[in-house]
Amino acid sequence: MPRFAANLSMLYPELDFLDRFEAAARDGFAAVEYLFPYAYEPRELAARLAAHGLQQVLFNAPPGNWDGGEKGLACLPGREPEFRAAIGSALRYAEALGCPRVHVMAGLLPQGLDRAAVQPTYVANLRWAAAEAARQNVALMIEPINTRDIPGFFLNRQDQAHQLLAQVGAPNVKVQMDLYHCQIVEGDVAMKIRHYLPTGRVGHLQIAGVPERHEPDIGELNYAYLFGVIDEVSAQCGWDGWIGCEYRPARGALAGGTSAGLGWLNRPA
Ligand SMILES: O=C(O)C(=O)[C@H](O)CO
Ligand SMILES: [Mg+2]
Repeated sequence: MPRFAANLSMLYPELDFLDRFEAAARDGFAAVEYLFPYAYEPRELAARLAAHGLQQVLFNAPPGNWDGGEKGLACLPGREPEFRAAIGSALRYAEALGCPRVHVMAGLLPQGLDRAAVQPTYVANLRWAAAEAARQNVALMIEPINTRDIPGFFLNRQDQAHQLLAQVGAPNVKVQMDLYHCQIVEGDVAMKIRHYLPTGRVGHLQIAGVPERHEPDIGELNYAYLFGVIDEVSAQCGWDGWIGCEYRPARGALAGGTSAGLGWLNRPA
């Protein structure tokens, strides 16, 4: 089986955020990820990780005005100073938490502008951020997100993400391949895993059932099969990343919390 990280922004909604670390460790997770650490002091989060023997494997850079609907700053012309400050803040947390990956959300296409118009801003911002991150050995993730969950998001497809990586030209910028989004936008998920993992340009995977974004064993994707594909391809190409469990528990909510819905994780292959 691949290595799984608990996404503490989505899993364990029945607990306060800081109590989710202990719950994840108790359920056998060795690693966690979550959206944003910024509401907490880095030392408070580092203490939770240490207390429960967990690694932090991913979090997101500040995305702009999240409550106001913003979903990242990277593609927004005129917001470069804010983007740079956001990366600075993310890298300070990454250092304090020993986290090797930061997800840099692309952002929504500004009114009246198309992809081609904002692409130079996106590429220039990522080049600058990649050089900053490289100094402390951090990799930056870019994630294609489906257009139903986030209409107007700049980055939607795996091929688009890999073309942008080529333009950015920095080895520490990689794709966060979320199989939930990939299935909704593109499908053919197993073949995409076979194609993209061996390129060395996928830095992180994430999973959820499709279409409701519940447990991986609810919905149209056969994750038991896909985990076999990931294991097989990883053995061939040496991919050794983590898979973030980024779903809203449904089974657990009905019967005993998130832990009760983790049968898919503990099932022998
Ligand atoms: O929504 C996702 O799939 C993510 O991974 C982002 O970090 C948050 O939108
Ligand atoms: Mg995701």
